[in-house]
Amino acid sequence: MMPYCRPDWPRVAGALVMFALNNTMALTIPLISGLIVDRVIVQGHTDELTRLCLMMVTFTIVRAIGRYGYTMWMERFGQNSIYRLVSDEYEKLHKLDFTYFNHTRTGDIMSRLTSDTDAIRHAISWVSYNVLDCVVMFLGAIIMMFTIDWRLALALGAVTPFLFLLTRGLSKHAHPLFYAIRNSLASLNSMVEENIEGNRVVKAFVREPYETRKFDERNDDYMQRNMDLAYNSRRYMPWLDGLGFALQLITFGFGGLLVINGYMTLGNLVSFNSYLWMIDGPVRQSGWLINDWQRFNASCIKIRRLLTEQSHINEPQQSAAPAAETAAQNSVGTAAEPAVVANAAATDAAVATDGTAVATATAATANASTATTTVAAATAPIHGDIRFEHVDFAFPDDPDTLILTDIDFHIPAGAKLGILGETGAGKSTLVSLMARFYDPTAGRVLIDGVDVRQRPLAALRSQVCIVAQDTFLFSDTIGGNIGFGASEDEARDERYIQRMAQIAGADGFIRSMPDGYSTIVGERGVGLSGGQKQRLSLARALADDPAILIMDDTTSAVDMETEAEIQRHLRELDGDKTIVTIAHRISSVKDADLILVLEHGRIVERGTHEQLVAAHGRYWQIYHKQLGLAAGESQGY
Ligand SMILES: Nc1ncnc2c1ncn2[C@@H]1O[C@H](COP(=O)(O)OP(=O)(O)OP(=O)(O)O)[C@@H](O)[C@H]1O
Repeated sequence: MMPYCRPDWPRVAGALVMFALNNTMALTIPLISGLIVDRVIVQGHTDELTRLCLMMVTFTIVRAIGRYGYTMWMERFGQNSIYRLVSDEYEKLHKLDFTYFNHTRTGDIMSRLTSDTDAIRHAISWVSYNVLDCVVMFLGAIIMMFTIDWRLALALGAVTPFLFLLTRGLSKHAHPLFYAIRNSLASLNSMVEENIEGNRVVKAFVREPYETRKFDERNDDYMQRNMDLAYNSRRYMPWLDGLGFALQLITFGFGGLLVINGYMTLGNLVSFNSYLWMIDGPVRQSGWLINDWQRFNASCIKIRRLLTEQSHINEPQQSAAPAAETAAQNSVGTAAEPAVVANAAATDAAVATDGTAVATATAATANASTATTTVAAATAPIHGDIRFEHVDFAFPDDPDTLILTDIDFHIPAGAKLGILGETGAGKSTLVSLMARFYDPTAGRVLIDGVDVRQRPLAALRSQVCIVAQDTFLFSDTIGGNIGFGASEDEARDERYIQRMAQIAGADGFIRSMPDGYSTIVGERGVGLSGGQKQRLSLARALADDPAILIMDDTTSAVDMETEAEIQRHLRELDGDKTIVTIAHRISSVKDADLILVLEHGRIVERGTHEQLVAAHGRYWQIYHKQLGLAAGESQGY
């Protein structure tokens, strides 16, 4: 937490000053009460009453100002620190790869961003100043009590070991309980999240009672975990409360005896009793504060895990060129210095050193220039030439199962690639390697001759756009959704957005909507048909103007006529764009310059439509089947 808190240290320092002011006043006020009893009431110096009362009022006002000051500053400190923490968490989420999201429940992530961060905010502000308050008041009051009467203070001290044992026991048992509560809440959140998202499936299968039962189980578990914590508190809290009562009993019993026997004044007993109240608060509060502190620890563990999570997909090592340049500079430096060295050492040795240094400098400069060339190539705009070199791929969580085996093909910039294959053949996985959502297990994926692993991720992904099968639309206007990936100027240009919608065959249905391009589409594009959502996703990808456009079954829910129209528009669009089409329909890929037929992660056939039909292989079989269906063979013709 330190890096998140550091910028607010000056505020915390100010709060500490206010805190010191508050506590000094708090510890002084009981002494004035004692003086009023002894001087005014017992000894009859009534003239001192006004002065002492005024002092008390002033001290109380100063104390209130101090308390208000440090409370506000510490709350602000907590809010600021959490703001920085949540921003970092959110940024981290965007850096994590698909593998993380494949394994982590959305509810769990939501808990980390909401309840966990709130537990931390509560702990670093409210809990921290209350803990400090408890410790200072407790110790301060003990010191004051010893100053007033060491015998009575010593008698109270006998209770302290019990206090220590109780707080330690409470803390030890509370930690795992808070961790369990936190996990149970994450599981509950995930379930709610899944049910909201999958509510159509639940309704369609009439699984409401089953889902309610499942929810009740998790809700029950959450309640049980909280009850465990309550039981734990119930085990310790009465004893802590009892200790508070025991302290009072000792004060009035033993303290009263000391006053009666003249070892202590009545005023001192009154002051002593005020200090007792001061230690009574911390004793009673310690249990709750320990609970809060353990909640803070459990939340920190969870958030720390998120922030230290490693992505499998990382930015390329930029160090090659700078390192080589630095090496060159260092070596050049060494080469220039031998003249100085020569003054101090033998001339021969200096000449030898000079020669070696110049040679090293030359080699390092050459390395630097090669590295600079590679970096320049990696950051150059993408034209769209794609080459797969003997690529194997297995998902990181199942490294023994190859999903793609020996994928090897080349498609020049501006050409069209079609990928055909049965469900689960690995088509989507293959294209996800182009945008580096995963890295190959073996082999290389080259774009314009540069390994995708050497390209900055943002530069690569802004030029390689996948229209995924899962057509996700943001809750925004249709225009906003289409302009999502476009530059700011283009996103604001209505004509540009409309043109993209026209190419994607979406303009017609958008215009028929009551608000046209300003129509708000809900989460996941509720209110639109599957085909409409697909066309909006395509328009969004087109607006991004990528060099490589990948359409993963993008027109599967679109009728054949509209699909043919979209294809015609795409052909007219831009001859420079490399277009990769994944489809089950032959009609979607038959115009491609290269068609790959995939089976069980391997390319089993490749060629143009004509070549593949002539080959009478797997493609031909599919073609025949689909042609038959289209021609009405299935109806017996
Ligand atoms: N995250 C994952 N972890 C492990 N295996 C996965 C993962 N995602 C997909 N797979 C497996 O990889 C294989 C290829 O999946 P992929 O989605 O690439 O197939 P596809 O050819 O695109 O199928 P479809 O035509 O149905 O979209 C499948 O067997 C699938 O079960």
